[in-house]
Amino acid sequence: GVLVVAVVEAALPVLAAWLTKTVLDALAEPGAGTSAVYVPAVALAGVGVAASVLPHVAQLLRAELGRRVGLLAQDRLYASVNSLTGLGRFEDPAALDRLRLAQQCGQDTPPQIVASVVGLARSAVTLAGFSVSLVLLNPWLALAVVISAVPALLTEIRLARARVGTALTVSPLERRESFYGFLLGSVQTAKEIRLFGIGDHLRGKMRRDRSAINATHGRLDRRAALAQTGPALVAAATGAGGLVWAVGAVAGGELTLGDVALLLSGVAAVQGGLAGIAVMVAVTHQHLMLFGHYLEVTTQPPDLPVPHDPLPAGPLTRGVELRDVWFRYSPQHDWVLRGVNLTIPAGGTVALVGDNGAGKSTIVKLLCRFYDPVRGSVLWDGTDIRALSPEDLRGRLSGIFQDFMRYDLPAGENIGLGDVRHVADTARIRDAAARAGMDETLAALPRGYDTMLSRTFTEDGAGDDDGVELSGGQWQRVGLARGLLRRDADLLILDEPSSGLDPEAEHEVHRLLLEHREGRTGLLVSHRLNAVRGADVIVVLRGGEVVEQGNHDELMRAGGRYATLFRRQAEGYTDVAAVAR
Ligand SMILES: Nc1ncnc2c1ncn2[C@@H]1O[C@H](COP(=O)(O)OP(=O)(O)OP(=O)(O)O)[C@@H](O)[C@H]1O
Repeated sequence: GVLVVAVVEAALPVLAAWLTKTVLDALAEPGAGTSAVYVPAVALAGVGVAASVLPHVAQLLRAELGRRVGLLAQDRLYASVNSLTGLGRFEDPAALDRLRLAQQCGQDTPPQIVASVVGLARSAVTLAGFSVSLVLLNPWLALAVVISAVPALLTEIRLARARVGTALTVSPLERRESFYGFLLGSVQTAKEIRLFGIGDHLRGKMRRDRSAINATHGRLDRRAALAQTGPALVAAATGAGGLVWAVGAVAGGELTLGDVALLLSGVAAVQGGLAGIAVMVAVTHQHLMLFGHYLEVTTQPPDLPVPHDPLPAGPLTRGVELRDVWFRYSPQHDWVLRGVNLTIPAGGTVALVGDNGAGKSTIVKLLCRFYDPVRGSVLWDGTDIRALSPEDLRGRLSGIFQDFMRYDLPAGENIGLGDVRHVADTARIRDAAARAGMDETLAALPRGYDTMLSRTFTEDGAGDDDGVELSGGQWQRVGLARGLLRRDADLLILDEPSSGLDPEAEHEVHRLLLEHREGRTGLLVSHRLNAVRGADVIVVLRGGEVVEQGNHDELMRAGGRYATLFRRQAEGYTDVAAVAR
């Protein structure tokens, strides 16, 4: 539809110019009858009506096309982002810049390419019509007009390349600028920004980035203005030459007045058409180059190798093992894990303890296969998890991460996301919430489990503003409930599940977790050694190496790192008790 309307629209000016010439020549012809004037004049009026209606139809169709293509492009882009198995690409600045460009291109580029192609078709039709008219009036003039447009075409193509270069240069700056925008405008950051008074500091950084972006665009605009002046002068000189010739030709009786009208509109239209084609070819070229980034993201190879025919991850019967695992986040980083060996036996509970930065959360990430070990392997019942389907593997895991998500969604959905098959199963969700000690609190919210856990969004823009913000510990319980929803998980991973809880709640949660863990396999990461003393095996990690493992009594008897840390924590409580006495 867009293309058909564009072609018809493009033919109208040619038709109008010929009809104008016919009317003018009929008026200048002494013996011409009234019908010779009125028929083309009425046709001309019809063309005028069509010319005033068609742009609106074209606009309507183009907008609809833009919306549909935008939706499709965005959907494909995020389907491709979701298909990434690991986390590596989300930590790679170049990949994030490419994603940002792809987001922009996915929205803007397809409609713009369609618009350019349609514009090219329109210009081609207009140009063909007027070129024929010019050739009939003066073939040399027609040739001169065409040749005079070549410099403009070449300039525009050169500028298109420069524009793509500029887009690539400013993209990282724009990404950082949006980050500052997020910092300055979000509730999560508002407290610190006000307490430390760093708003203006961040605003200054944002301003610096925007100024650098503006300067880059400004340089390109100046270069474009300079480069475009020469070709414009050549085109103007050619047009002026044509006009001088036409005036002489009328005086010499070679051309009629109608011919001159046709010639003037013809030269302007051919020059405008050729310049338009030059710009559109260049713009299309530019958008296609940028669209390359969109295609690069949507057709990117998997970030972690997945076999063509992955093995199914069966129920855990023997256990999970890390065998001589070496890992670093990139070749530029230090080793985070150095030859780690540890086993989580099926049905048992293993606790990971150790200093900050010892590598505990990294082990959790490797177990979920967010990264692959650089050396060694992670085995699920003896099978390397690289041979398993990642979705299958993750379907058998559940738990809570140290940096668990707080979704701006209703309470029920916040928990339901733990097992999206049961996202609407209220009874199941309430059961998980109860096990995390949160059912009563959530049920008592203004809309119960339908209450938005957000002061930033309302549910589907419904306009209600009774959303609530939970306390840190309450959020942690919601996260825990999410992890407990997947009842049939073979391995429950709890990375600092109780760090934000009050002592009583912590005790209660650990009791609940022990209950839930019965007969299940669990990995518990915690700095609270009192909370892990009941684990079957406690693994002490230091500097990426396992330095001790055994149960609480064994480790205390051994008098090593664990015993030292445990006594230090216990002393803290004993001193307080002594003071109280
Ligand atoms: N995404 C990452 N990219 C680069 N380095 C990372 C990344 N994540 C963690 N590290 C580094 O790996 C090391 C181990 O981090 P990890 O989060 O596994 O420690 P942890 O034992 O869980 O610490 P904590 O007790 O503080 O939670 C740290 O030195 C950290 O800086």
